Amino acid sequence: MTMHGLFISFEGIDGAGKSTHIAGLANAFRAEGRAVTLTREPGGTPLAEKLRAMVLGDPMDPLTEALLIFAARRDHLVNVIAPALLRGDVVLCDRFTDASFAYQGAGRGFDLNVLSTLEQWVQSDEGLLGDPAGNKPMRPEVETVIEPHLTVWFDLPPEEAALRLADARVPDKFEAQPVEFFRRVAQGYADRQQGHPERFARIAASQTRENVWQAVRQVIVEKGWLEGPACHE
Ligand SMILES: Nc1ncnc2c1ncn2[C@@H]1O[C@H](COP(=O)(O)OP(=O)(O)O)[C@@H](O)[C@H]1O
Ligand SMILES: Cc1cn([C@H]2C[C@H](O)[C@@H](COP(=O)(O)OP(=O)(O)O)O2)c(=O)[nH]c1=O
Repeated sequence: MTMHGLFISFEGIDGAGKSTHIAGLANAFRAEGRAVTLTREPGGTPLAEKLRAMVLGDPMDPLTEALLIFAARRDHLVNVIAPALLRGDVVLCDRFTDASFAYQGAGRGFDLNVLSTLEQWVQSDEGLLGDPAGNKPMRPEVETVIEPHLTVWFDLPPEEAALRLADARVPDKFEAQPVEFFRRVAQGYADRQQGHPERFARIAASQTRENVWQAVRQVIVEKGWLEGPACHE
């Protein structure tokens, strides 16, 4: 049994414009007959959503925060992402592990080596590859670490993101951080892209919504994953 679905994550600092385009992309895939699982991190399962509320609402030390986020990620992988990939769905995930490296690592200064270890443990496919009836786990020859096939990174200067968010919503724990925090987070994403150039697609997110949408769609079309004419929603 292989995971023959498509796993795409969306990243960027708060206010970069991710959420604006994820639903449009889901519609574009559905219009071409693909089943889509639309999900987000932290969250995506009842347990992970509870952990999300704690992480975004309560002050805590960086290790506690990282452990809760990766615990939520494991639950999400086990219960939503891996089953969807096994079914052959397109999984569109609003943030994944790159956000942990950008926010906890670069933003909060948490140890990147510990994050790498958590990434290896939590995203191991061990225990995730069940048979179709969900019975005994079938072990592959070589254990692999599940990660997105593509990460669409909305790159926007922190000052512009702050202007966009000023009136848009009540800030959560991270959104309330000063612009210097988001400069570090943005650098964290840039570093992550350098480490994984084949997986990352950078989108210049300062453009108009329509141009950003065309750029996002173009990336997916170039991968050969979407064909149809451009249309939003
Ligand atoms: N290209 C754009 N230009 C100007 N404003 C935008 C653009 N894209 C999104 N916005 C607005 O910026 C705010 C943040 O967008 P959102 O998609 O919620 O960002 P994110 O999900 O990355 O935090 C929203 O008010 C949204 O309407
Ligand atoms: C996935 C993830 C998110 N986050 C943060 C980034 C965001 O500020 C917050 C929630 O992300 P997001 O869902 O993008 O928030 P919203 O829907 O309000 O735009 O969680 C981390 O700090 N680490 C992580 O690993």
